[in-house]
Amino acid sequence: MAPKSLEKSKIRILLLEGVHPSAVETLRMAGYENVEQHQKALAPEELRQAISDAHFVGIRSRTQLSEEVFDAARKLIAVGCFCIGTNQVDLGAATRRGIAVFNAPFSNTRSVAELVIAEAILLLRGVAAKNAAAHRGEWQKSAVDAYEIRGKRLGIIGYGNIGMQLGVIAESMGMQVQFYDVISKLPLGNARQLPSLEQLLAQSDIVSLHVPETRGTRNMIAAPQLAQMPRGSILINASRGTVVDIDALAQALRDGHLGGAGIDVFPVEPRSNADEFQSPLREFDNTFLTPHIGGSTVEAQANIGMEVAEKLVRYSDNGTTTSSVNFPEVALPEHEGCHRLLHIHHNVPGIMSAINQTFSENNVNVSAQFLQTNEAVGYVVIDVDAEYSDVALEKLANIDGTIRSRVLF
Ligand SMILES: NC(=O)C1=CN([C@@H]2O[C@H](COP(=O)(O)OP(=O)(O)OC[C@H]3O[C@@H](n4cnc5c(N)ncnc54)[C@H](O)[C@@H]3O)[C@@H](O)[C@H]2O)C=CC1
Ligand SMILES: O=C(O)CCC(=O)C(=O)O
Repeated sequence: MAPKSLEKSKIRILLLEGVHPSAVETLRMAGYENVEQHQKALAPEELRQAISDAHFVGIRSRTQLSEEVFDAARKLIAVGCFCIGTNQVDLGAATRRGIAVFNAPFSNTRSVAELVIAEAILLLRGVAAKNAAAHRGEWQKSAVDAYEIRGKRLGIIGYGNIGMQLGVIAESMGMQVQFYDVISKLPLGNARQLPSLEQLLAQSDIVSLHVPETRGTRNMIAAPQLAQMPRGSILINASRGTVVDIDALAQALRDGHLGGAGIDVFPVEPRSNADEFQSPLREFDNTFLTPHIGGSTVEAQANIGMEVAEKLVRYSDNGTTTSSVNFPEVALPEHEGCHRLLHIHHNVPGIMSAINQTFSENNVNVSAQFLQTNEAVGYVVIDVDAEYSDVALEKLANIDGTIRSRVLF
């Protein structure tokens, strides 16, 4: 027998890593009450257990959703990343299982940009080191190597949503902004795009990283790149820990080649606040080491909670996939008065004709059809009269190439 539309009370939602209460509120307002919350990331075995009967899961940057975890998540319909980065999710594994993944591409960008500006000012003034010394009882009143940010060159690597905002704020404070990006970008204000990473590194007083974690960004700042930066310059990384070779950075600080660093993300981060933070950078006074809090402000978290929960609700209620990171995007109207069939399939030739043939052979009256595809999957949504939905769903589920199908009442 084909599966039926799930009652909301039976839809189980698992929220991890202290997702903001605004998410729970948004879900409750939409009728989703069955929400289990955890304040931290779960250990692998606990995660597999907890996710095994969840229909939706909400995570932040710490929870790794690997192929093995998806294997355990038999009922999972969608993942909400309550953050920007989705590198912690095996997107291929999710797509192969017909699991849609959503994120919040904008809500915490301002928070990251503000942290970077604050660190740039304080590091150029030598405040990190002077503050650490004062805590030990040392009084380091001196203007040596203490600079204003006005007129200094800020080099932004990755001129996306965060990089652009950072550039605008920095320019309003009198900095000269330049950036390096793998694609050509429209510079805002007086910012300049430089043609190579080497040039950006060699010509910046402060370098700030705002790239995603990809194969191309892994260790993009290692010993050779650090050597290209001017003596006394500053490195800030609030992107992903894998982007900077942390041992090479420690060496550049030890040698006095860099004047300081602001590091918010690390190759290995503690799973919870109860675990010890270990890093070769702990010995350096002239660094800000922050516990991956670039996006952790009350404003950002409250907005992210609402934004991602709304995306999950829309997908669950009517199949809309707008701004999914792995699914074809379809913005769907309401489907009052009819049943809505959702069919996710491998994007191979012949499937749409098989679907249409099934409908005509079974005299199913279709009132609306929406189709969108990406390289991997096709997503077709078909509104039919209620009387046809059982038989149509069963037939759809049996079409070769089907990944999954469900019905919404
Ligand atoms: N520390 C924290 O709490 C937070 C960290 N992040 C991290 O910041 C990253 C950037 O965020 P957004 O600006 O919103 O992303 P975005 O996608 O808007 O911008 C990323 C930019 O990097 C560029 N890029 C990609 N690969 C590159 C390469 N190899 N070299 C140079 N440029 C490259 C892209 O073309 C794009 O312009 C996220 O992927 C996330 O990992 C985001 C939010 C909070
Ligand atoms: O706040 C978080 O947990 C992660 C923030 C982040 O790194 C992101 O949005 O990509």
